[in-house]
Amino acid sequence: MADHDFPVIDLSPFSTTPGAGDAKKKEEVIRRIRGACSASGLFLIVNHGIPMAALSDTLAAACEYFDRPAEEKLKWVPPPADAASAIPTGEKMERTFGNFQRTAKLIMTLLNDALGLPPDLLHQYNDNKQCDRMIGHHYFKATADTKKMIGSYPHKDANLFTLLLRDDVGGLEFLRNGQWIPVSPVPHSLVVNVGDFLQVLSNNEFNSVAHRVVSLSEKDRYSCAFGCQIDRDKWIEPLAELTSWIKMAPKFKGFYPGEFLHLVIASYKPSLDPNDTFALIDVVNHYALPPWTTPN
Ligand SMILES: O=C(O)CCC(=O)C(=O)O
Ligand SMILES: [Fe+2]
Repeated sequence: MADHDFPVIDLSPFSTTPGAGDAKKKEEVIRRIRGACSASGLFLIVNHGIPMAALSDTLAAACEYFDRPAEEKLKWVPPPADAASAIPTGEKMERTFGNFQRTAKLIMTLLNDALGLPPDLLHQYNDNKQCDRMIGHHYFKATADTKKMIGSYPHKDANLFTLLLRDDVGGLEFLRNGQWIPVSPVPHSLVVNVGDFLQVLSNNEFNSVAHRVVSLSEKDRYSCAFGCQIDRDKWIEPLAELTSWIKMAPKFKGFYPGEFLHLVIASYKPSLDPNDTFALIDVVNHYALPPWTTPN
């Protein structure tokens, strides 16, 4: 498959079908994931194990939910009923959650191996699957005014990584060398983007990617995001397996996720201007250590 400005990685070598992928193909996938996570922090996956029908069901459920009148939505979610993001409940959402969780488990294994960590270390570190959560269904209304940003303001995700399902409208962009690069839609794909906590655990080997959603067309846009999260009481710091002194000095001091999220909320500066990178929240920098120092 041709690469765009970001890799589109075929996970079929890891399919559970017997004989799906030989060791060489698996190694190649891991090599590409490592490259993507250390360069932009974002890649797309196809043949990720979620059936196509389930992907379209999920987007249809988003459409169905956002189409409802406000009074009906309030039966499903807390106010405000006109929010651009929501986490509706129900059978379809539970199926979606289960599907995302299975794929997230595979991604975690691949990220572990891409970092060269001992087998299963990330799973052992983050074994509480109850922390995983739907970030939500997003609905960005159509607008012909492309100067007006109606999607998500520039941000990074405060988690390990995000799995994102989008429709074919486009509008997602990520920041590379000061430039916003569009992540054009690829049928049946999911976006995987590295979050802040993985950047810290990986001691900057992997990059938490800044992204935003801008309005590009006159078509309504739907997406659905799942966050691989960490226990609130888990101490986050560069993994000792990567920082034992022979290897590399820690580049961040440690913190609890709750404290980090508090800072994210405190520094939140919503902006409607798509070019307004000042609104970008970069809390990770707050924990960065100057080169060659050790944490207290
Ligand atoms: O809808 C999108 O494309 C992006 C959503 C997003 O960035 C998020 O949920 O964190
Ligand atoms: Fe995001």
